[in-house]
Amino acid sequence: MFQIVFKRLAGNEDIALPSKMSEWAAGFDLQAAVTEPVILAPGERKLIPTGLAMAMPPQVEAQVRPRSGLAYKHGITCLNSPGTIDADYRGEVKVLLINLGQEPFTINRGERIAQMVIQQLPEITISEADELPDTVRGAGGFGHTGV
Ligand SMILES: O=c1ccn([C@H]2C[C@H](O)[C@@H](COP(=O)(O)OP(=O)(O)OP(=O)(O)O)O2)c(=O)[nH]1
Ligand SMILES: [Mg+2]
Repeated sequence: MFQIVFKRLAGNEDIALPSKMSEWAAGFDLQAAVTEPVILAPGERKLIPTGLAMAMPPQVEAQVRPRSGLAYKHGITCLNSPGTIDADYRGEVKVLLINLGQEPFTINRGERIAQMVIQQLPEITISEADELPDTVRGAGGFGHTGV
């Protein structure tokens, strides 16, 4: 069990903490903390504030992922998907949205714009070697096994 602590930044007392919309949902939905409606023109990208900062243990990362409903209905997605929130980041969590649809899209305050999925990170050490262990695949990739 990991504890994640959120801080509502000044002026965002009305913004909900990230929350699951169903019992076993993987993602905690994030609300837009825009002070006034923001319009994303087709092809346009904007950094949308969430009004939240967070602290989590070093063994986890938070991923900011698109909501499929917004993507399907309006072409709205996260440009850097999945966004990475580092455990040592204490700034405002922001969501980089892009409009890949054909119509302008308006983001209103409190709208659920993305979801946050928490992932446990394996402990890693980095090293270097002249030779890597052989595998059957070897260097084959990018369609090597067929389409
Ligand atoms: O969707 C995102 C992605 C990142 N961040 C914040 C938290 C993260 O810890 C920090 C840096 O993100 P990242 O490592 O992806 O960006 P970078 O371009 O490598 O910036 P930096 O040099 O600050 O690490 O920006 C967000 O708020 N939302
Ligand atoms: Mg980085």
